[in-house]
Amino acid sequence: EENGMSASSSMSTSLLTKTKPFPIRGERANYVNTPHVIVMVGLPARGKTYMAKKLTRYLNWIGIKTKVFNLGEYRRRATHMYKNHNFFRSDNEEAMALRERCAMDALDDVCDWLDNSGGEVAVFDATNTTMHRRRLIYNIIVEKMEYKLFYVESICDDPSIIEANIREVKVNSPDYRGMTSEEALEDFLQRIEHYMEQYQPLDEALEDHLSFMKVYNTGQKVVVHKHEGHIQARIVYYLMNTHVTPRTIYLARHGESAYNQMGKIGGDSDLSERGRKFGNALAEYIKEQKIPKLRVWTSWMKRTIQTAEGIDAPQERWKALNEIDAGICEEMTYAEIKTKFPEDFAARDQNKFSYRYPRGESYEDLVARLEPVIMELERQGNVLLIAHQAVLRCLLAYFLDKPSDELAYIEVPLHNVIKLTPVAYGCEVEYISLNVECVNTHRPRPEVG
Ligand SMILES: O=c1[nH]cnc2c1c(-c1ccc(Cl)cc1)cn2-c1ccccc1
Ligand SMILES: O=P(O)(O)OC[C@H]1O[C@](O)(CO)[C@@H](O)[C@@H]1O
Repeated sequence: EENGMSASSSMSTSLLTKTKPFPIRGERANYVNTPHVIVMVGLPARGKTYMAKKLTRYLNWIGIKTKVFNLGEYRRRATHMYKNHNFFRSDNEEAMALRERCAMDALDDVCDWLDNSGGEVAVFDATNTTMHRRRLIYNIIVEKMEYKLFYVESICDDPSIIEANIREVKVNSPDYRGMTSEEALEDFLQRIEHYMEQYQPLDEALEDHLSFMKVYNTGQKVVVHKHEGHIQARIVYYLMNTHVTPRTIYLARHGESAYNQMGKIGGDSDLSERGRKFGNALAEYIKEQKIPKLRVWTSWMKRTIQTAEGIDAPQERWKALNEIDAGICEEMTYAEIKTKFPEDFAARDQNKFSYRYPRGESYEDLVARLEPVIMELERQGNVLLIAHQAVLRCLLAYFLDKPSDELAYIEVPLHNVIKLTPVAYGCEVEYISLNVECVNTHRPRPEVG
């Protein structure tokens, strides 16, 4: 989106004059996590925004406050002068100056967010395809601000993947309002040509001082250079496990259980008669869907295994998919908990995400327990996952990018199939009721007293 690097790098004043109050240069206070900046590199239509958004969704879900700064959005806010690809010619001096100012504004906002908004990881989503621009970023982010810097380059020369990307996420961009898809595709390919003239891929020899990873053709091959620390290692691992092959994820709770009917939480009870009926209806529904190479995952609890028994597909049991452990409140009704442990009952409603049952778990604990399940799901194809109310709330929060203060109240009704289809930068979601009677186990957020 830029390369607007004219000879005189006119840095915005706030960065030049910005002084760190303390600690003195060369030593960052080690009482807080050092902020990280992830900087994307790559020609247009190489999946940079896809990676930036998906990585940000994952890091926020595991509890690391992360935000994307997309340079295209800064440029669109700064000007409506975009008429066609000539805007991106490197000899278009007016446009180059504007693009450079946008890049400095974005980097200014990155530093402000990390220093003053509790941000932990910023993802700078732009082409950053020249060594000159990457050196400027290094001078600001590492030398001036003493943050950790990690470059992620996406390299892709498969024309079919490039065209799919443009058709899926570029032709409807605000830049192409009023153009047909074919005109937009043609213009975008010209735009890429202008970038190619200046493109300098990350170079292990000339940029040996940088930490970076190079991803080839949507992750077929990955080269990692000097990545350092825990966050960069998680990022490398996550991006190596993700793929763009189309597939469907089906989520469902177990059928209604005896304890559901009694209003009791936890335990390991059998399905009720209606719960068994749902299991049969689910087997029927899955058969009708004719899902290629389907795999079925359940927890270790009887009610999920019994729900899956009629489904003709390979099955895996995951202890990590067991329902939230209610500790001393296991096998009680909410009324009993309110009577016997009134302080705990009140405390839970104050902050349902972080509240941990005595000798039990919180939703925050559950997210940590479910991270390996998400990582394996990212590697898989078509999966039907049969689990529990709290567990599915956590998984849905990941796929639908829900914040932690909403997570513990997401509706996950019994006797429904939730169909997730990854598209472009997110997930389509469909709730399908199989029309089998059941109790409602959802306790809504209490009115603020
Ligand atoms: O490497 C690409 N080249 C062109 N396009 C791409 C990619 C990737 C991608 C890149 C790295 C990884 Cl680890 C996974 C996917 C995703 N996409 C994409 C395709 C369609 C729509 C939106 C994004
Ligand atoms: O967090 P909430 O709303 O209590 O829901 C989680 C509860 O839902 C159930 O799966 C069914 O009631 C319980 O086993 C579990 O404790």
